[in-house]
Amino acid sequence: MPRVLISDQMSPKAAEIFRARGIEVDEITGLSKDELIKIIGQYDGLAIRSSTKVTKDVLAAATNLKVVGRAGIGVDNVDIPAASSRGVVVMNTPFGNSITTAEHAIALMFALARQLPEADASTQAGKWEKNRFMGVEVTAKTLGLIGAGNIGSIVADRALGLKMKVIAYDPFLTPERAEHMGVTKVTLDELLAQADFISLHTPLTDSTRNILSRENLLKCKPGIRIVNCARGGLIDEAALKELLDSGHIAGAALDVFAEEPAKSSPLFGTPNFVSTPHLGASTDEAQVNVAIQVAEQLSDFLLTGGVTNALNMPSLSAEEAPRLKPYMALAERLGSLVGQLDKDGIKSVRIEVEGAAAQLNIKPITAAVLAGLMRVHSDTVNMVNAPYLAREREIEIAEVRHERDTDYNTLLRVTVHTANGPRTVAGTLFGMSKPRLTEIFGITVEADLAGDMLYIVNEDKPGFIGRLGSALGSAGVNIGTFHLGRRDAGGEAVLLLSVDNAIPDALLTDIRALPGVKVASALHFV
Ligand SMILES: NC(=O)C1=CN([C@@H]2O[C@H](COP(=O)(O)OP(=O)(O)OC[C@H]3O[C@@H](n4cnc5c(N)ncnc54)[C@H](O)[C@@H]3O)[C@@H](O)[C@H]2O)C=CC1
Ligand SMILES: O=C(O)C(=O)COP(=O)(O)O
Repeated sequence: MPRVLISDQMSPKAAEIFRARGIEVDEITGLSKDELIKIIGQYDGLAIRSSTKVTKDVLAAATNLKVVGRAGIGVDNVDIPAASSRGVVVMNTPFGNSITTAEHAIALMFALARQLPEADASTQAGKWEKNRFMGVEVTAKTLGLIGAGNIGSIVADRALGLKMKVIAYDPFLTPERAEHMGVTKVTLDELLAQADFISLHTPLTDSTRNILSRENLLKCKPGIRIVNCARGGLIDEAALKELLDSGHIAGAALDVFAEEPAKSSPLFGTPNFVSTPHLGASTDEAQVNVAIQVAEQLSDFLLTGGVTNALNMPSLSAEEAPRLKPYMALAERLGSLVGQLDKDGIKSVRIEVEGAAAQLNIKPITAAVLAGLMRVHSDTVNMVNAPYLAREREIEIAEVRHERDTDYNTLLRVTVHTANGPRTVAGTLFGMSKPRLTEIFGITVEADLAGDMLYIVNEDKPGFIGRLGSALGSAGVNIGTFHLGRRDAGGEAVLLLSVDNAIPDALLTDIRALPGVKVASALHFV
C-alpha cells in the first residue's frame, strides 16, 4: 500500500480521500528540514502547501518518493530540476485557489484605498479620527497588472466590474487574449508610468525576481499603491520601505514576503503599509478545492499512473492510464532492446505510431521509450527524468503519427540513430494488451521481450541451431522460447531466445566463437 505524508496544514478532506482510496497517510506539520529528511524515505508521495521546502537534500533522502503534490499554485518551494533528475513527479493544483487569491488582491487594494486597517485600529482605540483617513476612489483609476494569467485575469474581471481601467504587462499575453479580457497590453515601463494601482500576479522566477526594483519603483507615478499577493522576492522590500517613507509610494499591501514566515520586517509599522501572513489562498472554499484536487491527483498517480497537472511530466488521465499502460510497457521494452544492443552516442530517437496507437497520447509513450533506452546507463532513469536526460544530451526526438493501414491493429516503431547508424525496432500488442516485438533492425521476428534473453545475428547456414543448442545445453542453460527471423535465405539471420537463467560471460564468449556468429548479446528485460 503506498504511503503519503501531508507535511503542511491542509483541509481534512485530503487525508479522507487518501484513506478512502486505500493509501496510508500521515499528517505531520511543522517539521524542520532535518526532521523531514529523517522520515521522508518512508513515503511514496508528499502533499505540501508553501511551508515545506522540498530541497535537493530532502529529495536526496526521499529514496521511495515518486510524487510531490502542491495543494496550491506556486511551486517555488520545490526544487523541480532536482525532482526531475531524481525521477520524482511534481504536481500542483493550478486553479483551485485562483478566485480566492484574486479576491484577496482586490480586498488589499480597497484596504489601501481607504486605509481600512489603520482606520479600524484607530476607531477601536476610541479615537474617532474622521478627518485623518481620507481615501481615494478606485472607479476610473488605472490598475496595472504585472502577470495576467489565471489569477491576473480574474483580478482584471473584478476590477473592470469596479469600473477601473486595466492595463497588463505580461510578455506571454497575446493581443487577442488581452482584447478578450478587456485589458490593454502594455510594456512594463508604460505600466509603471500609467498605473494608479499595481497588482502583481506572476510566479517567482529568474525573470520576475525583483521586477519592482528600486529603479522601477521610482518610475511609478507618485502616489502609486501596490498590492503583492503573488510572491515575496518580486519587490525590493528595502526600497519599498524607503519610498513609502518618502511618500513617493502612497501605500503598499503585501501578502507575501521575501523571507517567510515574516515575523519581523522594517516595513512593519510604516504608515499606509498593510500586510497579511500569506493568506491569499486561505478561504474555506479554496482550501477544500486544493485539498481534494491534490489528494485525487496523488492517489491517481500512485494507484493508476494517471498524471494530472504535473510540471515535469506529460499529462495522462486516470482513464487513459490503463489504456496506455501496455503501450508504455511495449515502448520501454523496445527502447531497452535498442539500448542494450547499441548505446554508443545516441543522436536521435524517432517514435512512430500506427493503427490504434495513432489515436493515443504519444508523450507518455515517448517518455517510456527514452526511459527504456537510457536505463542501460543508469538504474535511476525513469519516465520522469528520461526526457530531461535526453534534452541534456541533446538527443533529437521526433514523434510521428501515421494515419495509414498497417498489417497490425496497432504498431509502435522506434528508430534510434547511434554512432553506428539507424537502428529500427517495432512492436505490437497482442490482444491489445501483451507487448510483442515484430521487427528488429529490418528483420521480421516475433518475440516476447521478457526476462533473460539471448540475441544472435549469424550467417543463415545449416547446422548452426544444433551447435548453439549444444553450447547452451552443456552450460546448463535451458531455452524457454525460440524465435527466428532472416533477411533472406542464406543471408543474415536473427535468433532471439528466452532462457531460464542469465547467460554467463564465459558462455557468451563461446557462442561468439561459433562459426557464422556475427553478434551475440545477452539481454535482460524487467
Ligand atoms: N498569495 C497566495 O496565497 C497565492 C499566490 N499565488 C501566486 O500567484 C502566482 C500566479 O498564479 P497564476 O495566475 O495562477 O499563474 P499563471 O501561470 O496562470 O499566471 C502567471 C502569469 O505570469 C506571467 N509571467 C511570467 N513571467 C513574467 C514576467 N517576467 N513578466 C510578466 N509576466 C510574467 C505568465 O505569462 C502568466 O500569464 C503563482 O505563481 C503564485 O506564486 C498563487 C496562489 C495563492
Ligand atoms: O498556491 C499558492 O501559490 C500559494 O501561495 C498559496 O500558498 P499556501 O498554500 O496558502 O501556503
